[in-house]
Amino acid sequence: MAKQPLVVVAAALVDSNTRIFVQQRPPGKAMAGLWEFPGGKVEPGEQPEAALVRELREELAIETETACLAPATFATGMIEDRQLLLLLYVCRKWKGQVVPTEASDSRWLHKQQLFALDMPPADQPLVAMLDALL
Ligand SMILES: Nc1nc2c([nH]c(=O)n2[C@H]2C[C@H](O)[C@@H](COP(=O)(O)OP(=O)(O)OP(=O)(O)O)O2)c(=O)[nH]1
Repeated sequence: MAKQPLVVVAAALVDSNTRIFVQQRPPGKAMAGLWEFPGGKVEPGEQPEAALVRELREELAIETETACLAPATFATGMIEDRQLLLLLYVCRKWKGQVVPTEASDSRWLHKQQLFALDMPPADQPLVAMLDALL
């Protein structure tokens, strides 16, 4: 039987200067070295927004809430033999300083700068949509 799609949630954190946070996947993880939006896999039974609140806490040490996550766009792709459904939210409100805990590098970039980044294939349409949305 075909596997269920892998649902991944990610956030475009947007600061007061309309810069967007991106981070680099560390060695040892799939797609190491590529730049991504913070986020991760939705666990079984978990609501996507709750998963993203959890991932932002774990990866960036910030607190936000479901109401601060605006659904923005999505992308599909393949991760090995599994379909990927990547849900992107825009988040402009959170508590705390963004302190990456897992990434090997991180940057706050203007939306046009995202086009030059080496990102996973599924992220390319997300970047184009953010360019139009923000
Ligand atoms: N976080 C994130 N993942 C992305 C993006 N684009 C993209 O293709 N992915 C893929 C990479 C991974 O195969 C998957 C996310 O898995 P992950 O390994 O980051 O998730 P996780 O934090 O739950 O990690 P783990 O506990 O399984 O190690 O989605 C993106 O912009 N952000």
